[in-house]
Amino acid sequence: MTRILAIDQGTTSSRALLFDGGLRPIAVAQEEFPQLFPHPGWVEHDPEAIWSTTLSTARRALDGVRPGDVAALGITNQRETTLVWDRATGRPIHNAIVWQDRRTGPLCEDLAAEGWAETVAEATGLLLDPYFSATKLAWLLDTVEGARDAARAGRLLFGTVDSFLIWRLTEGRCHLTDATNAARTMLYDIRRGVWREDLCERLGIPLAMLPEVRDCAGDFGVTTLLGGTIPIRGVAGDQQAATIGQACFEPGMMKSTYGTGCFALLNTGPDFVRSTNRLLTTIAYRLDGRTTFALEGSIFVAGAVVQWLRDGLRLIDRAETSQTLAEAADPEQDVVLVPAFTGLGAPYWDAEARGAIFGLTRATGPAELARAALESVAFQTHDLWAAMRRDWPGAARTVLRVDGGMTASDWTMQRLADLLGAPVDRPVVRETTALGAAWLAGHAAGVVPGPEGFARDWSLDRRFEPTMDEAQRRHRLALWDDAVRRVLSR
Ligand SMILES: Nc1ncnc2c1ncn2[C@@H]1O[C@H](COP(=O)(O)OP(=O)(O)O)[C@@H](O)[C@H]1O
Ligand SMILES: O=P(O)(O)OC[C@H](O)CO
Repeated sequence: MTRILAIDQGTTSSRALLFDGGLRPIAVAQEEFPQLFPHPGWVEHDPEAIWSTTLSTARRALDGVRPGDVAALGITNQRETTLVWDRATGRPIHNAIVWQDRRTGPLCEDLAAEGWAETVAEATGLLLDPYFSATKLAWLLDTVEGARDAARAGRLLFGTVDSFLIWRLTEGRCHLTDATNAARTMLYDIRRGVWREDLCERLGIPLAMLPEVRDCAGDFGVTTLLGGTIPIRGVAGDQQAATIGQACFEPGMMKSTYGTGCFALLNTGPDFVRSTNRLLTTIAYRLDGRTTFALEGSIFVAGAVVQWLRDGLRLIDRAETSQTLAEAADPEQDVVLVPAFTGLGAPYWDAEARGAIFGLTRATGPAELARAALESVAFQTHDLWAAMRRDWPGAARTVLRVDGGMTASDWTMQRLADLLGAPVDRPVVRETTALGAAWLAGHAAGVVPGPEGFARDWSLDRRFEPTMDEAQRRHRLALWDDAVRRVLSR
């Protein structure tokens, strides 16, 4: 009986899913772990919490399974989050600095003033921003006592979460990462497939502390910590794994994942497309040495706006209720909410923007606020979609595939199709992140169909067709554009 284990180490929880040979999920375990906020704008994780929740969820998902049945393990992970550990002891020198952490803003400004933005964009496809690992790693080396010297002496190793987990799972035998995670460090030349020496030199990062970069499906060592000997055969950052899990293997295919935030990736095939609309260029996946690129747009607040309705405003007691309220909203009221709680992501990248609600009248109530909250997610996706179409004509024929917790809301998915003026497809298996990691591992182990077969097996739960008339669509998009213009800080 073939089984494939997927570890999905996310920002707020670690999950493990066991799949059968037909890539159907058969067991799942999940554990949350603490978010640490030592200063405003700083976000850290305890590496031991990342490790212990990963190990215990993996063991729980494997409960009752003979280790010999597990053909392969795939790892997918929160991206950019940065760890440095001691090569000899495996002990991290500091908490992990999480992707959301903004502490290296000043260093990014210095780099911009020195003219590095063009090199960063051209080589790494990214924007010069604290989001990515490079400046977080430099901060650790600058701040932790003795770290620079220890790094120079070859005693410290850097890794994103995948790399750290591989090191721990293989008990210090493998210091590896995959091309998609490397692509998020801001140190990796995504076209040439090499670490960028000039950026490392500027930031004082010894090349020897960086992991070796492999294809997403390949040999990442073996672990004996899960009850038997299990080969690690697949690795990808979580948004890239979702792109794979959605079988977006053809240029022009696009997926959008709606969790706390939202991340949209558009497959651009072998083309490195340089965005003129502040989207990121990244590696979608690298298989058999061939790189497939993507354009990526990130929205910071998607499902989080529903959490805010529930925990902040206490308008609802469960996320599901947001839809019931939205359906009851007065269609005559043009209430628009811009959820710029922590600034706005792509394509605006305005860290100083803050949220606002427009169009309130005496008649506005919880229903109109709930509708505005859900609709804000659709409006933001429209902005990413429009930017992608401007950047790359191949996006014109795209049908959007969606996944993540918020896609349970039919109302939101319908509004999304309406505002895009294009169909939105929701798959049967919505655990696409873990599915992508499982497919990569199974592919390397030769126990699952190749990309074409896997794409054929992808099955639709529901297609949302646009039904809003064009005048209404234009009216609503104009309201949103006006609202965004009014919250931007510059
Ligand atoms: N029925 C629903 N309607 C609207 N939002 C929902 C619904 N169910 C879940 N959500 C939102 O989806 C998010 C959880 O999705 P998930 O994919 O588990 O996210 P993450 O991996 O970021 O924790 C939460 O922010 C929640 O508010
Ligand atoms: O862990 P998630 O699902 O919040 O995803 C985080 C992203 O990978 C950050 O870039």
